[in-house]
Amino acid sequence: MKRFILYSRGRLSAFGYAFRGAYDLLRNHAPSKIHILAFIGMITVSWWLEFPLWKWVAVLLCSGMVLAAEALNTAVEYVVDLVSPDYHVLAGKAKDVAAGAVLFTAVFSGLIAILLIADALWWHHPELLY
Ligand SMILES: Nc1ncnc2c1ncn2[C@@H]1O[C@H](COP(=O)(O)OP(=O)(O)OP(=O)(O)O)[C@@H](O)[C@H]1O
Repeated sequence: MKRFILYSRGRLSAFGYAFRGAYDLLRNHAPSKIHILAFIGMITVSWWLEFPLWKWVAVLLCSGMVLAAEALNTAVEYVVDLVSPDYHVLAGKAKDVAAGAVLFTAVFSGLIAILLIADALWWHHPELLY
């Protein structure tokens, strides 16, 4: 029982650290604020165009993917700044590749958003097009 309580406490504090990281990301990193704005915009459009469940799932998956990529990119930036505060070609590459991961997820999520919205307008709300 004691072991279980100690284990649960450990898990709970791990959650606390994760929330602290998420707060740091949203508070101190401008790009993540843009992702949150895009997320709110997409949720509004999904609600307005009455997306079915599968489209909501796609929107939530893509949004989670972009935010997770941004979090990992920020973590890479922190570590690179810690271990290589001076210029180093590999430090630059590490940051560039991590930023590339965010770019990939954002571009593909944007394309998916266009497809979902175009489908909704074309097949379900053609009156909004004309
Ligand atoms: N220590 C370094 N050595 C070599 N190049 C670096 C180093 N630090 C940064 N760079 C280069 O400068 C670019 C910008 O770095 P910076 O730390 O400002 O990240 P950023 O992309 O502006 O971060 P943010 O997402 O917070 O806006 C990197 O992508 C990298 O090409």
